[in-house]
Amino acid sequence: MLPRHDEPIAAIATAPGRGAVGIVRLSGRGLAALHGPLFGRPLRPRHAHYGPFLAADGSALDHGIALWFPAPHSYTGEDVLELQAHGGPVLLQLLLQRCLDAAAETDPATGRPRVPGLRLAQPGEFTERAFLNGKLDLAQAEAVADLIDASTEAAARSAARSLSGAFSQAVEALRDDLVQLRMLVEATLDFPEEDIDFLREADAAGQLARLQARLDDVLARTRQGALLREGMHVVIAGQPNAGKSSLLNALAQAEVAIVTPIAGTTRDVVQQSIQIHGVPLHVIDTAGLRDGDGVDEVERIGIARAWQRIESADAVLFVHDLSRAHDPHYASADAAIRAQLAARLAARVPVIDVWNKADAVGDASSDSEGSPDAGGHDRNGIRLSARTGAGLEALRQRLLQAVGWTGATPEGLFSARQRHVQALHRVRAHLTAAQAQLASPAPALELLAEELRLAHEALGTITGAFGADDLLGVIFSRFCIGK
Ligand SMILES: Nc1nc2c(c(=O)[nH]1)N(C=O)[C@@H](CNc1ccc(C(=O)N[C@@H](CCC(=O)O)C(=O)O)cc1)CN2
Ligand SMILES: Nc1nc2c(ncn2[C@@H]2O[C@H](COP(=O)(O)OP(=O)(O)OP(=O)(O)O)[C@@H](O)[C@H]2O)c(=O)[nH]1
Ligand SMILES: [K+]
Ligand SMILES: [Mg+2]
Repeated sequence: MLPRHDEPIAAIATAPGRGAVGIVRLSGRGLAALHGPLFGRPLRPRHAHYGPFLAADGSALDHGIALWFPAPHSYTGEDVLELQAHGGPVLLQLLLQRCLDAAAETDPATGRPRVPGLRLAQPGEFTERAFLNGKLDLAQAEAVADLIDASTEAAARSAARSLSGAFSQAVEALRDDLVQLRMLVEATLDFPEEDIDFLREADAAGQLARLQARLDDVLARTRQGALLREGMHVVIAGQPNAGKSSLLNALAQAEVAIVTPIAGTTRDVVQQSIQIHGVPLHVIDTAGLRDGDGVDEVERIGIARAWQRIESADAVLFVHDLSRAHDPHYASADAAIRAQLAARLAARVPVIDVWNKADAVGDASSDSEGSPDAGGHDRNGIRLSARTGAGLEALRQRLLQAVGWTGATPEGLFSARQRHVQALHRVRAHLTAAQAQLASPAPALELLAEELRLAHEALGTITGAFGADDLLGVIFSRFCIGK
């Protein structure tokens, strides 16, 4: 059964384990009834009170600071009561239990429990209430979790910006423009004497084009925000002994994968998460791609796994051994892999050619000399040495560029999720359909209006203006308890 939103809740709000200070937090209606039993006195709203936290027999469980935020001026919008105690796990459990007991005690004045129904909170339930009571929108509530989970400074800074509403404001500005346009089109529908000329005069097409351009800008920044949070998957692929594992180790600055001169060393997929200038990347080393004799069953399975990873990559590093690149057999095997990559990868997935072992071919450093591929891939290729590290920084920059990282300062950024990127893509598709209607010689105004309505609805799922309860369940269940 779904938890009820009208029941008062309680949880330890601080991280599990020992700490200097630990907090028990309660939210709900009528929590003032606990002041007497827990503190022996009423609390003033929004003031820090130092004193004993009382057990049932009147002894002190601890001395700490109590805070009282009466509704609606609190984090959740309900009454919020906080006990800031010493941060011992046993003590905090005792205090939590004491709150539950005090709530269940019969109030002599009313003959009813002091706070009926007080129970332990589910994960994310405090923040869910903040959302339900309009203190935060859905994108801000998600930013709370992202701020807590942030693993890099850039991720934390951008989540804090989303929490303060930077992302929501960008979405709302789009929504305002969209509402303007919808009003125009709906007016045309409602008043039959207004017709398509009316829309032309109001430059509906121009408005739509400008909206589309602003949407693309928000989409690009949202994609970056999602990237910051989730990291992208970069798969290293290529023939055996090209130096794939050496490249993983060089990027990770650790001996993560086994490197030997034996072709077919790597069989299982090896994954390592790294950061490039604060951007998280998941780099995946795979078995060398080859077929024919000498490939045993283990290696064959490794190669099958390599292709699986390649097919779900956000970007591929196609590694070549420069010292063998002029060998026709080697070049034709590379060409076969290139054809396979083209067939198996979506067009938007970048393939970056990495010409490795530059140290082994002397200083034939002009690109035409050193990068023998004539297929037009050289310009975007990177020449480097996994052994010496030369060229590695250029690869890092190239990777950031490939994932759409414009190097914007965290000030211009907000955090976001794939869910938001997908919603904006749906908005975009509906706007494109609307544009097609408007551009046609005989536009169907009902269809135009419907596409704009659907765009509006898709936009609304980001901040939670439109949305289903099951979406809320998915989002809030991933929070920690007490948040
Ligand atoms: N002790 C403590 N620290 C905490 C929290 C908390 O719940 N308790 N927070 C929990 O995540 C964060 C702070 N978030 C908060 C957000 C709003 C309000 C609040 O009282 N809002 C009122 C009044 C606003 C005002 O005075 O400007 C409101 O919105 O009406 C409190 C904390 C981080 N630090
Ligand atoms: N000179 C030179 N040798 C390198 C470089 N990178 C890798 N090697 C050597 O090339 C050989 C193969 O390197 P690995 O990293 O194991 O190659 P791999 O592509 O992972 O090979 P498999 O896992 O077998 O497919 C090893 O002997 C490495 O020391 C480089 O930049 N310069
Ligand atoms: K090897
Ligand atoms: Mg390897």
